[in-house]
Amino acid sequence: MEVLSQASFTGIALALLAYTISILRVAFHPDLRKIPGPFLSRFTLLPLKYHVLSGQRTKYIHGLHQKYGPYVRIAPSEISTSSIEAHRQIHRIGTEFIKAPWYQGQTPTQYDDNTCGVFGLRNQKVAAARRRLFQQAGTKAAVLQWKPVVTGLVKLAIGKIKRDASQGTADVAKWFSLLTSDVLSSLAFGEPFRMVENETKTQLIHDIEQSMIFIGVRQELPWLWYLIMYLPIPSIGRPNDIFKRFDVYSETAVRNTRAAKPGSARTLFSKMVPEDGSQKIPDSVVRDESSNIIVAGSDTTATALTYLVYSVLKHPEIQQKLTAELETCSADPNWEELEAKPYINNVITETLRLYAPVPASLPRVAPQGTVLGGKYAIPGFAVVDTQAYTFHRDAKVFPDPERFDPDRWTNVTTEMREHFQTFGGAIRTCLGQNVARMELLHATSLFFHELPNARLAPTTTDSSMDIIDYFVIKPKSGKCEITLAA
Ligand code: HEM
Repeated sequence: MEVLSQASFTGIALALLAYTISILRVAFHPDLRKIPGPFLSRFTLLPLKYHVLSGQRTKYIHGLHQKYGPYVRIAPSEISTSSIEAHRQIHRIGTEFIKAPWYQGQTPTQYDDNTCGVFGLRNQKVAAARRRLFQQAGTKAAVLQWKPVVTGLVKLAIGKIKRDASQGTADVAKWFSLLTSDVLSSLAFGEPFRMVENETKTQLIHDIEQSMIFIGVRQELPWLWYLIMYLPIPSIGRPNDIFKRFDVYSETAVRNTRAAKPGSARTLFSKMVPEDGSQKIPDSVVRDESSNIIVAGSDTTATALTYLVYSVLKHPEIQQKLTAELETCSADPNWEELEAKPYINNVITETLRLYAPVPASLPRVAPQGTVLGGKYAIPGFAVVDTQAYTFHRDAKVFPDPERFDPDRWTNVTTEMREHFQTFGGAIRTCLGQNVARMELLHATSLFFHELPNARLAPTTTDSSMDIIDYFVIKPKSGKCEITLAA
């Protein structure tokens, strides 16, 4: 017995020693130790994790850049950079940096290498092939086919906002969330879920929201994930039940994509499930893409619209200028007409700068032998982050960066264009930009056309609208209430 306990003690001591050595080897890695940052972050990712869990990761890292400069060690083997040269190197077409393993954990259903939706794909060749199938559905010409769907839903949502506001207050965050989920379900599943019409979220949206919480837990607190996964906790529900429901919903995407008439807009996945039957992508992947796309495209666009309305209503002179420009539009303006109006476009771009819906680090693994920005050698296991939040607040490029100033986009410089990182880096840039742009233009123009006398409700303050970020940002209060001036 005594021999056994002595052996166990020795085993534990050796394991602890090996663990300590591995931590110290990374902490004092000859390349990583040269990168400035908080002393504690050399040994542990706890400070970073604390800020991730409290929805403050982006602001925390921004603060570190202000203190330590353009290269900061934010965790033992994770570096953030705000250098535009380094950004170019990481995200350029042909880069050897690949998405970090974190991405595969982000996909709600499948997370095996190469079997998940495009967002989680790490293999650059597989991702490029999948992106080509999406890109054809995401071109401006292709997206224009959905204009009747988008404008129909926009009219319905703005009508309901007007009704609520005239009776007291309207929560635009709620309505924009229902609107963008309806748009995305039409594009992904081939049919709207009628959330604006029924004024409530469907089970699918509840499931997606809950799955995002599960995903966060799986990434950040794996032990809690196992508890949720294997212990029946009635108030939380079982992830597997949700994931099984995803399979049923996404069957609809595949079915409607196949069933649509030849030549019609069908769904975003038309190129994955071609009419001639030469399908290269298995149904299981199309199913995964369809639920992923709702996550990627709805909250992001809803957040942008919410902060746009908030920012404009906060500045009466901007509201006046925007309303005056919209008065010069035809009764039912199309995309071309709206794109030709400078001020509405400047307002949208400025919102996407100051309130980038995805302001966060886009983690990439560095290839062996990397010298970042010609300055720091980076070992092949290290993760390198770049965050739009910090690029968008570079005072040399955007003077007085915290000020909402649409006019700064009247004369766009190359530097401004390069620092504007709302839709991510070149090689894995957002595939839904045209869809987002169409929604933003139509919803903004109709909102300010129909509600020129809209005002922020007293409940909507700088504090209630302060951002929290869990990859996509949201107002701290979850709401943005408006009312109408007498
Ligand atoms: C204002 C709205 C939007 C913003 C700010 C936004 C932002 C982004 C960003 C920053 C990325 C890059 C992520 C990374 O590299 O880690 C991304 C990727 C992506 N977005 Fe968007 N997005 C928006 C709307 C949409 C919409 C409407 C769709 C779908 C119709 C969509 C589909 C995607 C997809 C599929 C990817 C993955 C691309 C890849 O990994 O190769 N997004 N988006």
